[in-house]
Amino acid sequence: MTSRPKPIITVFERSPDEGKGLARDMRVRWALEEVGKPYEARSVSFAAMKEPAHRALHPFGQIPTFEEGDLCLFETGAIVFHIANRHAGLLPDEANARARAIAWMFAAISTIEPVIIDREVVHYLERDETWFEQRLHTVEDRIRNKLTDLSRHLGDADWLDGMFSAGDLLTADVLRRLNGSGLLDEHPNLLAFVARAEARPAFRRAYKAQYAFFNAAVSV
Ligand SMILES: N[C@@H](CCC(=O)N[C@@H](CSCc1ccc([N+](=O)[O-])cc1)C(=O)NCC(=O)O)C(=O)O
Repeated sequence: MTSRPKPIITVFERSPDEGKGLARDMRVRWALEEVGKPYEARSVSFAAMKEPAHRALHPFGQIPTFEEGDLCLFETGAIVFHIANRHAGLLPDEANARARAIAWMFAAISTIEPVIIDREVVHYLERDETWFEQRLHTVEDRIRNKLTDLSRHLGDADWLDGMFSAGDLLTADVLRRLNGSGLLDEHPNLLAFVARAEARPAFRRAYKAQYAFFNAAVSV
């Protein structure tokens, strides 16, 4: 039986996150490690991302992309779903539990991530505006609302809905972006959820791989 080719993901040539695993290739690396699927990473410079060759893979000129044989995907939610749908370990087999885990994938990237990205936009692009403080306060209140709802749902459970799933993976990866903001500290159970996720061997392997990739890039 011919083995399937290793997937190839595209990553920042030199990630601005200084190897902290905040760029979105991290969630794809993590998913591949959770299902035990070896992969290759190909670096793309900021300039090359916007060239036709890369836009043929990613219409918006971004990373990551995911190539496997004659399949090419962009959009990390879709990539993680593809991995979880093709390999055991990230979605339950039971139909209703599987559907609920997929719902949490959508919640992570459609309900929780946008308000967290808004905060980053305020911090990185609007800091010099006269209305910066007020806007930051408004955006952080919106994040607090989502975290309060998420914390109430999680309660004292380990994961969002029974077994660890791709829904937990994406939710934890989104919440990691709040590290250092103080916003997660208001919910000890969410802090523990992220720490539990980051303690997973698959996360550690993914983090180590992206960190090594960054270090190799800055060492040349
Ligand atoms: N919705 C898309 C979003 C993809 C995306 O935002 N890609 C970013 C990298 S991950 C976002 C990101 C970037 C940097 C940090 N950081 O901490 O430095 C964290 C996250 C990108 O290619 N940016 C370059 C560009 O748009 O020209 C998906 O989930 O795949």
